[in-house]
Amino acid sequence: MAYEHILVEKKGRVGLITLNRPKALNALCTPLIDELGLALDDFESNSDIGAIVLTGSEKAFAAGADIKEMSERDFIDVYSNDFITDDWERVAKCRKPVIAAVAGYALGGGCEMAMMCDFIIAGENAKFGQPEITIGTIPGAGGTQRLTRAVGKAKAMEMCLTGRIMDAEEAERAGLVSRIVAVEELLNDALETAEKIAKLSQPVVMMAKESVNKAFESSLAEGVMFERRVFHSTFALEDRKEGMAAFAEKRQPNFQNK
Ligand SMILES: CC(C)=CC(=O)SCCNC(=O)CCNC(=O)[C@H](O)C(C)(C)COP(=O)(O)OP(=O)(O)OC[C@H]1O[C@@H](n2cnc3c(N)ncnc32)[C@H](O)[C@@H]1OP(=O)(O)O
Repeated sequence: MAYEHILVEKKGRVGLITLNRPKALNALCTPLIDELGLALDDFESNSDIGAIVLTGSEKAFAAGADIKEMSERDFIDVYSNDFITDDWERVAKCRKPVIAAVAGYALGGGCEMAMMCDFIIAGENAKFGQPEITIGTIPGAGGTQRLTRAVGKAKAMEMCLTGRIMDAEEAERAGLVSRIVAVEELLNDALETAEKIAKLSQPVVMMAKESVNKAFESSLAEGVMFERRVFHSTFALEDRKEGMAAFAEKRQPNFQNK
């Protein structure tokens, strides 16, 4: 499949998607979102792929939704067509792990897209923000919700009300990103991290992902019970038996994804 706005590659057991609209700082236009959905569909249906990395350029992960594309739209159009559509949420709905490798600007929809991933590894020059308020609108792809859950009300409110941009160090301190690495090491680091995940038991990885995500949608008691039942279900897998046997026999496990 030929893509115009993204680059799609397989790196071992990892699917790599690079946002590729350099002249527009990877602004997320509709065709790009469509292509991203198709690439994710492909990687999800490919059993050789165990994890996905989503990245941009050194200057920009993505500078937001495409403002020029949005500027002529009116209320009845965006409301009737439910812009921003579920297509934008495709990343969040991916059952395989998705790591965002973010260098440069991750603003507006770019920040929202990064937050839809399972975790963010940031380059030292990463900048996160929800500046929609400065162009007369508000975040529309989950920013007010995911940012608040990630960094708490005070920082999220300040960022959404003023458009203030957070640098990588502040983002790490606030819990928005898991780690900061040098920009030139960012992609390799993300790919190595993804490869590590891809080598594990894929059904167990999915269960772990579902269980962590449950924390955002349930009470503590419900979440703990969900986790326990999923934990119990790992005992139905050959991979669980193999993992524990390999530990006892002091060897590397050989997972079969079943
Ligand atoms: C998801 C929802 C509901 C909403 C949104 O995401 S709204 C968008 C939120 N994002 C922003 O408001 C950021 C907009 N961009 C900027 O403020 C600046 O571009 C910058 C601070 C990220 C970088 O500034 P810099 O001076 O280094 O670069 P520019 O000359 O401004 O940009 C280069 C090139 O890219 C085009 N560009 C940048 N961002 C967008 C965008 N979000 N949509 C469309 N186009 C964008 C910019 O116009 C310029 O292209 P031209 O020279 O051809 O105009």
